[in-house]
Amino acid sequence: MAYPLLERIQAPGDVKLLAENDLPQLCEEIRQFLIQSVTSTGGHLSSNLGVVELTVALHRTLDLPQDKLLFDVGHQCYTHKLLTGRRNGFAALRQKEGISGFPNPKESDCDTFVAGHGSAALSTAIGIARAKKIKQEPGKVVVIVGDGAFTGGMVYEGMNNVSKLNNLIVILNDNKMSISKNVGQMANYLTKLRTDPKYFHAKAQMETMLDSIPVIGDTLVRALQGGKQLVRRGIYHSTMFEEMGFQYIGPVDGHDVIMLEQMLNNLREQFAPIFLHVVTQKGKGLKQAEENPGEFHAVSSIDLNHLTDPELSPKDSFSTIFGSTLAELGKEEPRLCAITAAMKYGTGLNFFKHAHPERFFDVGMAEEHAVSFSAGLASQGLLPVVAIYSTFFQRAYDQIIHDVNLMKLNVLFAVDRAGLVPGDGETHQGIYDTAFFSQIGIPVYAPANYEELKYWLRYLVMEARGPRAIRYARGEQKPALEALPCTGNAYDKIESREGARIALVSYGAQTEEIIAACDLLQQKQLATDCFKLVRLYPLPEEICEALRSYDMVLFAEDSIRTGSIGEQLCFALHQAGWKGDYLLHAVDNTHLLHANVPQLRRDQGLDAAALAADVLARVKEKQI
Ligand SMILES: Cc1ncc(C[n+]2csc(CCOP(=O)(O)OP(=O)(O)O)c2C)c(N)n1
Ligand SMILES: CC(=O)[C@@H](O)[C@H](O)COP(=O)(O)O
Ligand SMILES: [Mg+2]
Repeated sequence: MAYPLLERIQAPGDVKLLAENDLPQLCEEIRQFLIQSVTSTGGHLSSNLGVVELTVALHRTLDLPQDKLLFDVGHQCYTHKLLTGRRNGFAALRQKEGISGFPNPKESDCDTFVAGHGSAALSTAIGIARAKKIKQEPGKVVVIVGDGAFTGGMVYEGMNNVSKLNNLIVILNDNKMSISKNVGQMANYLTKLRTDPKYFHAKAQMETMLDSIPVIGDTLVRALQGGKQLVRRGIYHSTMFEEMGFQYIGPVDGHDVIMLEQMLNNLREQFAPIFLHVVTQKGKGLKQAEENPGEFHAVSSIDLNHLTDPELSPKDSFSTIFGSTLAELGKEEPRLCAITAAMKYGTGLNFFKHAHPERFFDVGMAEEHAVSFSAGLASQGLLPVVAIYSTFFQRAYDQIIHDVNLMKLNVLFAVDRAGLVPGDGETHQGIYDTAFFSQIGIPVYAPANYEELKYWLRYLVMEARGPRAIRYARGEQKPALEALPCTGNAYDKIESREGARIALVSYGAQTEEIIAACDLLQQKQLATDCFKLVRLYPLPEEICEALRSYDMVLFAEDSIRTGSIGEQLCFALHQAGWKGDYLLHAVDNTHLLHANVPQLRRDQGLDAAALAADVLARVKEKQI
C-alpha cells in the first residue's frame, strides 16, 4: 500500500507542512499503516487506531520538544512515533534492537517520559509544567489520559494539585474502554457527560450564548473565562473538572481532525489548566477491532483474514489455567472472591466472573485499591484472591505491607506475568516480586507447569492462610516442563545423573534452562543433578541438606539478583557450613528492553549455553 502523505513526514514538524484539507487523508494512511504494520509485528492496535486524529492535531499545533507531550499509559503513542521520524522503526516494533512500544526519550527528544504503567502521567506533566514556570520557560505541557487510566487513584492526586497551571492541557481520551469495558463510577460519570442533555445541550446553548455576546475586547473574553464558570454553576451543573480548577471543554469529537486542530489553536492563550474531553472510538477504522476492541488491545502477529475466535478455540496459558481452576474452587468455597485491576482477560479471571459474578470484582486500573479492598474483604472472613501482573503489583507495595501483611490477613496474591516478559520491555518486567514478597516474609510459590499450578492453587486457596503469593509466567507451559510430574513437594530433584558432584537449581519457567544445561554438560561428560523449587520462600528446610553433599551449586532465576531467592539460598547454605562453589545467575539489569524471552535470557546469561559454560569454566578452574 502506498502512503504518499505519510511518506512526506520524515521528521518532527513535517506534518505542519501539509495543507489542512490533506489531513483526513493523512489520518487514513496512518490508520492503514498501523493496521498493516502492527498486525505483522504485534503490538497495541486498537488504542492506537483511536487516537490518530487527536495526535495529528496535536502535532500540528504543538512545537515539540519545547512543548511537552505525554501519554498515559504510553501504549497509544504509535502515531506520535510516526510523526517524529520513526516510521522505518515499525518493522521491528517491540523487537530486540527495534523501537519500543512505549515513549522513550532515548529514542526521540519528542518523547517526554518512559511510560508503560497507567495513571501516572498527569503527575509527571504537572511536575514539568511547574518546572517550566519556575524556570520561566515557554511552552505547553499536554498529557493524554485514557478513561481507563482515569480509574487509577494517581490521576486524582494529580488533579488535586493542578493549581492554576495555565501551561497545562489535560486531554481525556474517552473511548468507554479500558482493555475491556471501562468500569466504575467514574466511567458512569463520563457517560453522563457524554450523553446527559443537562450537561451536553445546556452547555452547548450556554457556550453559544456566551460566545455570541458582542465582543467588547479581550478583557471581556478574559472576564468571561471566569464568568462562564459562575454562570454554569448557577444555571446548570458544572463538571467535577471545573470544580477542581480546570477550564472544561467538551465532549468533542476526537475523529474530526480539522475541528480538533482549530480547537487546539484556539487554546494557545489559556487562563487556567485546560481539561479537554475528547470522545473517540477504540479500534477506529478496523471493523474487527471496532466490534471487539478488547481483543485487539494488544495483538501478536496476526492474519486478519484468518482470525480464530478466542471464545471458540481458547488457548491454554498459565493465566487461563489459573482462572478456570479458581472458578472451580469457587464452587467449593463460597467465601472465595476474585479481584482484578482492569485485567479480567489478561489474568484469566473472566472464568471466575462468568461462574461467580457476585464474588468477582474489577476495580479498574487501581492496584492499590485492589489490595486494600482485598484486605477489607479478608478482615471480614472472606477469602480474596487478587490477581495482578507482577509489574503492576509494584504499585501496591505499601498496601501489601501495611494493609495486608501487618494484620496477616488471608489474601492470596496471584502474580501473573512473573519473570521475563517479551515485547513490553523495561516497564513491564516481572523481576522484582520474589524479592519484594519474600523480604516482608510472605510465602511465595512458583509452579512450573499447569498441573503444579492447579495443585498449589488449590492448596493455597483451601488450606494455607495468611498473606501468600503464587507466581507464574506469561503464556504457555514449556514442553520440557509439562512432562514434570506434580509431586506436591516444596522442591523436587528432577534430574539425577550417575556420580554428579554439581547441582543445578531453579524454579518456574527458568527451570527449562537448567534441564537443557544438564543435557549440554552431559554431552561434555560432566554429570549434574537438577533441583526445582516450588516453594521459594521460606526455602524448604531440607533443600540445604539435599545440596550440602555437592561440590558446586548453580542457581538460575529470572528475577533481579539483589534480594533474590538464589542469594537467600547461598546465604542459607553457607550458614549451614557448606564450603562449596556457588554460581548465581540472575537478572542484573533493571532496564531490560523489549526482546523475546530466549533473547532476554541470552542477554542475561540465563540460557542453557551460558549456564553450562559457567559450570565448565569453574570446573576447569577448580579442577573438580
Ligand atoms: C498501573 C497499570 N495497571 C494496569 C495496566 C494495564 N493496562 C494497560 S492499558 C490498560 C487500559 C487503558 O485504558 P485507557 O487508559 O482507557 O486507554 P485505551 O487503551 O482505552 O486507549 C490497562 C489496564 C497498566 N499499564 N498500568
Ligand atoms: C500497556 C499494558 O500494560 C498492557 O496492554 C500490556 O501490554 C498487556 O500485556 P499482555 O499482552 O501480557 O497482557
Ligand atoms: Mg479507554
